[in-house]
Amino acid sequence: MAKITLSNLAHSYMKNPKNKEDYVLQPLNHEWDDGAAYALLGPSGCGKSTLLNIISGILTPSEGSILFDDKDVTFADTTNRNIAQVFQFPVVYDTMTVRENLEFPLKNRGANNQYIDQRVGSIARAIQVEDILDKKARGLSADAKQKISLGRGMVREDVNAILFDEPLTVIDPHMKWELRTQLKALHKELKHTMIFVTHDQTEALTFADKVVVMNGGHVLQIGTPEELFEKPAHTFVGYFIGSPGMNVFEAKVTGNIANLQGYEVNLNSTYKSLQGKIELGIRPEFIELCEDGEGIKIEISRIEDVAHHKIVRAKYNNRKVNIIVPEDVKITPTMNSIKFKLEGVNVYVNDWLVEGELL
Ligand SMILES: Nc1ncnc2c1ncn2[C@@H]1O[C@H](COP(=O)(O)OP(=O)(O)OP(=O)(O)O)[C@@H](O)[C@H]1O
Repeated sequence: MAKITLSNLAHSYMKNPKNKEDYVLQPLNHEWDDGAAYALLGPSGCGKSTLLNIISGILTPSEGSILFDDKDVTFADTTNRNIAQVFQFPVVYDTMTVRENLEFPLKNRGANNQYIDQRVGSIARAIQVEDILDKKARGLSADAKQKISLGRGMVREDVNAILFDEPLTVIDPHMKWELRTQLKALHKELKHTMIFVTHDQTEALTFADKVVVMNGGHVLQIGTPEELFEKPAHTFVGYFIGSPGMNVFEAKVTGNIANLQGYEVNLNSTYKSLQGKIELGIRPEFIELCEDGEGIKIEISRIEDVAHHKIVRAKYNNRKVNIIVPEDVKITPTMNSIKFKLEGVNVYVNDWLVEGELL
């Protein structure tokens, strides 16, 4: 297991990058804790796989360096970095049995038979392949083969890190939940440094201690699922995480008062003169539907009934607004206004969160 440090790291696939736009990874400086589980989350093309491949050694960064426990490994290959990897599609030996596939990484490192039996047994239990241990991998479903790839990735205890690149893509939806839970349990037990690439927020939020949210080659925030929910550092984070994501309203902020086209909202904090594009970010969970005249008037377009609440889709000032209403609240035709719960109102300047002074 290792602490991973990214120092002034940046990457361009061009030979002679000239400007910022030529880079798919913008300069990064981060230290990732030894033994923590991270998820790299972001939309397609934001640079997740590029970053993962730089950490694994498949790719050499155009700029900066990468350190494992303070040792510079920027130019070391994957084997010398001593990491395990699980890819999007299964990597298994078809002619070997499931057991032989799981034993392979341990035998390669010269582990003794007793340890191999014990370790393969516990991994087989975790990924639920005990009943097919003596079957050849050939002929197994893609789903089963991917479970074996996951098992092979996790069977060695002495790796510096385990890297997962969208490993649950081919897994059946029901099994996905099961495997995510198992991965989390294995992480708790073994405390490997794990990095898991995904574009699925549920996957990221259930698996990771910390989620690294990326967009357009930038790391916008590294935080616990709670931090990303309560204090999104950037409007994109607020919008990308949550279902539906955070609402954003243009506003003017003076002291502890926000003005939304004539409607005043008292804030929990006070802000010194803010310059630039000023917006309030409010998650749908922190907006209340209220009677006409009690708040900001909206136009309701649709009401959706989901598991334990309703989602009200509406418009305010030609912008979409989503509101989450508890299932026991009856929505009447006169409820056409909204109010904000103060603890859920964040202030953004040019898309970045600004903290005021608490009142
Ligand atoms: N070998 C390559 N040569 C040139 N450009 C590349 C190469 N690989 C990726 N890119 C570009 O780099 C950017 C980041 O790609 P990357 O695969 O890292 O993103 P990602 O977030 O992992 O996306 P996805 O979820 O679709 O895999 C994209 O614009 C992509 O087109």
